Amino acid sequence: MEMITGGDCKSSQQKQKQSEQDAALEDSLRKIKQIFMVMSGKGGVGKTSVSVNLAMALAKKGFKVGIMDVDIHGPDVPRMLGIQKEMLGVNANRKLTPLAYSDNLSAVSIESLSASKDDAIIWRGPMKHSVIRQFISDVEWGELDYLIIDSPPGTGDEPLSVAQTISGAKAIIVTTPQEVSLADVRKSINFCQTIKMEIFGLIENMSGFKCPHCGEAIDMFGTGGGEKTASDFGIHFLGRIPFEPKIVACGDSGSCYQEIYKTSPVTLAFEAVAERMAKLNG
Ligand SMILES: Nc1ncnc2c1ncn2[C@@H]1O[C@H](COP(=O)(O)OP(=O)(O)OP(=O)(O)O)[C@@H](O)[C@H]1O
Repeated sequence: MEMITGGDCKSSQQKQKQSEQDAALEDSLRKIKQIFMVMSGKGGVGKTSVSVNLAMALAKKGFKVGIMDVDIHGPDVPRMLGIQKEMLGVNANRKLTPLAYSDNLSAVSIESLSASKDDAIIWRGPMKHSVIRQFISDVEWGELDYLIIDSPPGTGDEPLSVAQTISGAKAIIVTTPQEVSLADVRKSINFCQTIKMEIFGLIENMSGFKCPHCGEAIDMFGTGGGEKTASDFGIHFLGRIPFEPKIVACGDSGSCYQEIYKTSPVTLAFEAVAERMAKLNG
């Protein structure tokens, strides 16, 4: 009898905790107007660069923006924002406070929780799911116009967890122009259709390169494939971001590209994508 009572008691405590967590999740989600998950079928196409620069461009337009880094194994968002030395805080309500890049741009990343930045993170699917949930429910995001979620490449645990946790999240797919990337885009589109996640649009990154010496335009990986794929699948084409070696240098040195190159073609291209997103959101 005692054992049964004890078991019942524990399970009711667990139920109570679960319902508190569900309520906290709902409360956080209610305050966020638009949630976009930036994804790609293939690694290294520039998802994190796009997430960070898009968030910055939206913040420059005056929107309140958060970036959630769910690339658990390779979290790069804090470094690309140049705030890699900051750590997440805890407020009086025992919620995590995001890293503040500016008054209207904040970020949360596993990187800002780990004691050693070089530790490899080895987590199984259910643990990742729990972290992604907590990154919404246990973080004091406050009122946001946009939450941009940077996910790892492919169609694994993380994008699935985002879809399961945040029913209104929409996908932004990043690709590079070459066919091998575009083939992976088609897999991402199928994934979104299978899990019933709305696809908001597609961005073609590393699209064309202007030689810094002679100014000649060179299509290293081709150009236009992203727009054609978007049109074939009936999804919005949000824009093209040129190839720019200084993005690499900024990422490597931990400085924010748009802060330094305020009027470069890449900065203008991100501003145009942000403008288009804002217009499409009405
Ligand atoms: N438009 C661009 N021009 C030049 N280099 C770029 C551009 N976009 C991204 N890069 C560089 O490409 C590399 C990969 O970018 P990034 O880390 O953003 O990609 P990712 O898709 O998030 O990678 P991962 O698959 O590891 O998650 C980085 O060195 C980054 O600086």
